Amino acid sequence: MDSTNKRKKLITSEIVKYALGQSFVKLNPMVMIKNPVMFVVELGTFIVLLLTLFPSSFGAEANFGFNLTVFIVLLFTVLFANLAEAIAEGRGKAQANALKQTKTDVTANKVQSGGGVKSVPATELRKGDIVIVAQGEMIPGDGEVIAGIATVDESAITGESAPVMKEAGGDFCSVTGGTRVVSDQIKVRITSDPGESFLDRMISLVEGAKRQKTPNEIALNILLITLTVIFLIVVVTLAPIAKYVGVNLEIPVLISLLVCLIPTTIGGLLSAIGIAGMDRVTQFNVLAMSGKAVEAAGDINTMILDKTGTITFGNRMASDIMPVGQANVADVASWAAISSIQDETPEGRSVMEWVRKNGYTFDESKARDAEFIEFKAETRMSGMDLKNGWKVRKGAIDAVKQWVTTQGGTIPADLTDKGNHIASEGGTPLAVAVNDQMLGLIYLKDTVKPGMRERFEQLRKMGIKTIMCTGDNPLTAATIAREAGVDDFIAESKPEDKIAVIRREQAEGKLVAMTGDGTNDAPALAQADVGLAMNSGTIAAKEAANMVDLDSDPSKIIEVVSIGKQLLMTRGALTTFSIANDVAKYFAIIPAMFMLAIPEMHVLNVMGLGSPMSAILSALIFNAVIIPLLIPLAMKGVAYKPMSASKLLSRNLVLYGLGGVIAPFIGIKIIDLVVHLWI
Ligand SMILES: Nc1ncnc2c1ncn2[C@@H]1O[C@H](COP(=O)(O)OP(=O)(O)OP(=O)(O)O)[C@@H](O)[C@H]1O
Ligand SMILES: [K+]
Ligand SMILES: [Mg+2]
Repeated sequence: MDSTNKRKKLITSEIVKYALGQSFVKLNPMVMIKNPVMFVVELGTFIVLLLTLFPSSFGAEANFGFNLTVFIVLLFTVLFANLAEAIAEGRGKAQANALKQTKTDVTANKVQSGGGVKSVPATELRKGDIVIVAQGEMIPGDGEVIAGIATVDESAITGESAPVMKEAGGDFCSVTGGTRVVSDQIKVRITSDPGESFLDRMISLVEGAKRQKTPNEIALNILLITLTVIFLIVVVTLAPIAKYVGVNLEIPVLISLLVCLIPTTIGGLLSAIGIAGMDRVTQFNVLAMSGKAVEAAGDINTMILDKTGTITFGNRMASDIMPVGQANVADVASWAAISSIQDETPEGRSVMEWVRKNGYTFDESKARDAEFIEFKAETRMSGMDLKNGWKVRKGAIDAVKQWVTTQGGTIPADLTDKGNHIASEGGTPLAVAVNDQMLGLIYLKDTVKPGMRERFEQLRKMGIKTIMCTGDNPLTAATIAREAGVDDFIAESKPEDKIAVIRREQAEGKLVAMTGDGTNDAPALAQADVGLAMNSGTIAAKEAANMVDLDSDPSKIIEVVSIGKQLLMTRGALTTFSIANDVAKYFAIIPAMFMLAIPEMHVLNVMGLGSPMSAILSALIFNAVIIPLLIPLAMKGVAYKPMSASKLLSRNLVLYGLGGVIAPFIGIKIIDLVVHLWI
């Protein structure tokens, strides 16, 4: 996939530079309070600082060196947590800056109500204004092409250098402000007011300006706060108990204990994990409107995919024309051509091409002043109503059959067999008819994209059911479904059927993902838990969806789901690791604290740490450095292999739970060996 090449280095020196500065900016308690676990650490840091500077004010005997060290380690704990978040934000900020540069001053050729054209700054354009954009000019705002056809360089937004075709009518009419017309000229109706454009939205998205905590994050945060409060109570009540048995616990020691016990690792990395997850989606050239959408992608049970263009390449090409009944090929070819003269769909264009290439002719004058019957997913036909009263249609066999029958025609006996033959090869048969006469069939060929079977196999391993929804006939659908390896398919489906499937699945408590690009996909995109719209698609589709794929590759939904799963797993793994870690630290610190007064506690010093002081400092240092050590993992996400949720859970519990218990024992021991030399 070409997007992998575009992926930039995870952490650059610029990002680190930005993040280092931000780590201090974020020390502001008003900012810190949003992260309650780290806020408690910051508060502790402040108290230890006071104790270091004014030891007498607390009436305690001071150990200046120890207190100062604790203060420094605590300060770094907070800074490291800030650093994690700032690094995760850094890439988005850099990308936002690059995007802002494309928002330079553009002038627009606005069509006046009188008909003339006037040059105005793009910032003055409002919804509904009409502009003309010629070759080499920048499109001044989001809009829809209402006249003309042009190729547009969208690289400023998509990073993709190959220009894309934009034309009036249909699913490829939407254009984005900040992109450039490279050939021809188009007339565009502006669809967004200043400040509300796609580019504006994109900037605020990658910048994370409107980032809100997702429901999952909020739930986890509540758990972390609860743990923090519990340990706060434990530590506060520990002092009098200790005093009772003759141990005098200093405040810096108690604060150290508290910080080691509360979930600082996950508390420090939590928001970085969320931001990095969204960023991974962005680097994949998919814009997620919210973190919630990315998380929902990780929990998807059912995926709805359409056939043409998602599972297959979608450039269905006429590859043969065959007559039925008494008709001959030349007849079918010429009427197929007449029905397609104005049909600008890939199918329609390919019919014209086939007829020309194979040397058949047709009487173009017949189509003069004819009324064009545009293809619609509802009718599944297209054609012409000629001036002489004749009607020509091409379309799905059952639709054309019905059309012919209602006009009193009969259906030639060989139609079904010939149609089935095409369908059983995975092709799409289009029937061609004039008035009450069924003439023949067009064989539209399409190919399943390579690697689909493997991808669906992966999805199955993740426990995701795939349903292919297609407007095509059941036999073609069955053939393609078998070839691609989807779990289920729905043939002859109209746009509203997609919504029905989504609702049915959701009623069973499942989360559903789907992709789409047309205006008629918009309701289904909005209904789905994850709706991925194509950037090439209509504005309605893009507004209804909660994700937009800038590369317009519908099969990318599969990767988006993987990224979502990875995000949820990373968060789960690091939470497990963090809490397991804290448990282990408990065994390092508690024996050390009591060892001085109660020599018998020595048997609990299983780690054989140098001295009580060095034990506490080592645990505290480990607690601090584990945060930056885990930043790369939080950013990259834990390695992910497709497997069932229960298998994953047990695997991760062993890996990160057990690892979380063992790591601090080793880490603290090593740090203690060094620290002990100093104390
Ligand atoms: N330009 C056209 N003119 C006439 N009939 C068409 C044209 N394009 C498609 N059809 C017929 O209409 C049917 C439905 O088309 P539609 O676009 O709704 O679904 P599809 O493209 O077959 O499937 P998918 O939903 O997977 O994209 C097609 O299977 C085909 O038989
Ligand atoms: K901790
Ligand atoms: Mg289609």
